[in-house]
Amino acid sequence: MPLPQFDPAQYDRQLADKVARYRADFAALAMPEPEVFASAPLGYRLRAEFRMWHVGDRVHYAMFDPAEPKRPVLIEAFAPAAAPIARVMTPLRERLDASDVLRRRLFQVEFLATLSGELMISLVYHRRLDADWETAARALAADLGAVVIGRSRGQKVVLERDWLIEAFELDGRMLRYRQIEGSFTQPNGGVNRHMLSWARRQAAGFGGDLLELYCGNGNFTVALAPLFDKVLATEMSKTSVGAAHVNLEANAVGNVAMVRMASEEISDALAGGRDYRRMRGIDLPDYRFTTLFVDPPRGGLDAATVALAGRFDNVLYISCNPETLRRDVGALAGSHRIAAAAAFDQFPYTHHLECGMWLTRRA
Ligand SMILES: C[S@@+](CC[C@H](N)C(=O)[O-])C[C@H]1O[C@@H](n2cnc3c(N)ncnc32)[C@H](O)[C@@H]1O
Repeated sequence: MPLPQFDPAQYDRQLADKVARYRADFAALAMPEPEVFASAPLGYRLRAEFRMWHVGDRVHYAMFDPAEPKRPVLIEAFAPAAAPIARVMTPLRERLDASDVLRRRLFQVEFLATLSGELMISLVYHRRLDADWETAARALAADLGAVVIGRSRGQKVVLERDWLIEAFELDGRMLRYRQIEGSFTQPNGGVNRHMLSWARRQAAGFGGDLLELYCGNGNFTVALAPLFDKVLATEMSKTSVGAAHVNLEANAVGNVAMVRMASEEISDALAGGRDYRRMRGIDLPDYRFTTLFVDPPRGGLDAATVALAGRFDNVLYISCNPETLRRDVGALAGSHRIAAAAAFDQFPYTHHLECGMWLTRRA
């Protein structure tokens, strides 16, 4: 797959092609017409990472075409990058060119930005970082107005903090999220807002209690919790669970219990399997679950979680991989039909499409 071309003139046609493929892939499962949510055609990516390519005393941002993995494609700017990233790409490179201590054995640069305008720059090295690096990095952070992190093998240097605060309005509420370096965050902030809003619209009439798996830093949890009596939210990553606790409190959400568990484990616990120490304090019989919300990684749901989903009246499924979505929805087709579908263009100019589905129990 060659490097994507970011040509806004092609955007509408490319999205229409992806949606046509989505319709065709799910025709056999009687998918209703999907609602389509386009991305901003440029400046949409809140995350970007580049290899750094050294030529003499200068360093360049580099990308690699998988067809020619040894030949760097040197770039000056990156059109998909959100404004806080675009703003610093050139000044950062100039600062690196001017500073041997910041440039030496620099291997990679990772940017994380927010819709609220914050920016984190992680500089990844093939050498140990010392006090001189720290002094130079502090000056860099102050000059660029960014949070700077230094990493090398077995070392992480945090100068000020290793998180950002995302904040945006959703359906009349101002939501705030701590986003921690290295943990999952949605890459396309504008499209993420569409996903949250769509999920809220589907869930508006469900009532009862919600079980959420793969909740990450609480992105959907915070948005959906006010629509339910109680929420049990689970996630495997310790860092994300830590962020989710902060985010529930920051948004004054008081009806969510969080458990750090893999989906396979929570599915086993709910099927009456073994006793999990991390579930102590959770009174499972007290929940009246009407709804399961899942947002799994590309591999989709494991077999135990598909079996669990079969017991819910409503399943809201956000997927970054239509293939595994089709497999899982197909496995549930005997008990559930697709009541609503959505296409969210998180990844413009690629063949990837994020999908949303509401599955409801057949009468
Ligand atoms: C696509 S992300 C979605 C996160 C979150 N819903 C959001 O919108 O930011 C998938 C999440 O699943 C978590 N995860 C991956 N495998 C898991 C598993 N087997 N059990 C539970 N969580 C898992 C990852 O740590 C990640 O946070």
